[in-house]
Amino acid sequence: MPERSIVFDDVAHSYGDRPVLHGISLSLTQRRIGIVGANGSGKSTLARMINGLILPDRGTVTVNGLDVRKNKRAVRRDVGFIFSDPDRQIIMPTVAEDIELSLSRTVKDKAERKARALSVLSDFGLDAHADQPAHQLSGGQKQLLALASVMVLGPSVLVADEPTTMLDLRNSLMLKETFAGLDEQLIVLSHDLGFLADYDRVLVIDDGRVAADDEPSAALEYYRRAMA
Ligand SMILES: Nc1ncnc2c1ncn2[C@@H]1O[C@H](COP(=O)(O)OP(=O)(O)OP(=O)(O)O)[C@@H](O)[C@H]1O
Repeated sequence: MPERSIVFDDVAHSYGDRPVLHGISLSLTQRRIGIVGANGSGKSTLARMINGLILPDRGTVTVNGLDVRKNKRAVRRDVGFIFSDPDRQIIMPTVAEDIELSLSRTVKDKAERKARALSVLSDFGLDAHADQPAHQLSGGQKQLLALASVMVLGPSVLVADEPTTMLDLRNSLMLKETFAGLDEQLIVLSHDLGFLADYDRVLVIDDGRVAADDEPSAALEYYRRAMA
């Protein structure tokens, strides 16, 4: 088995009696993978299966050798997830406290939590804002904070569901650069095709199936044509 692998084996899912994924099989081993598709095509459902937020009705999802259904806790630790709206993820009043909360389960010592929080804030260029109320950050800074509070836990995979939706061009470019500097495996859902242009692989989802699976320029060209 490759060092890094997310494997979908004949995965199907329905909401009530409405099928949204139809027997998807995929082996995701590349470092940076983009997922595109029309609204409602099933991308978020697929992405949420990688950390067990949604379990398949049929088939299995395996992350680095662990079946998500059987190892939910371990997989949650290994797969960080960020949403398009960082306000959903930011809970604590100050920026540093938000990161410290993330660490509360794994780091028992308060002083160490604080030190680790400051260190990760510095990695993401937010150290000057440590004691500021989190709600005073800009949209881009909030997205970086959400990312920092996930990355501080040391996941080996990061899944981001439309992370640039709330961001202007400048913040979106900043996030792109930040993602480019991460060593972890990245799975990014985006309607911003430029964001995925230099990824290793792009999947096009259409009506719950993988319609194209290629290097970015070919996959995105397929997608543009399909949408035209
Ligand atoms: N919790 C839910 N209950 C019922 N139906 C749902 C639920 N979540 C999603 N759906 C439906 O399942 C289909 C796939 O949704 P999903 O969110 O996976 O699509 P998506 O490709 O991520 O869409 P978007 O680009 O709009 O975010 C949609 O038709 C959606 O309405």
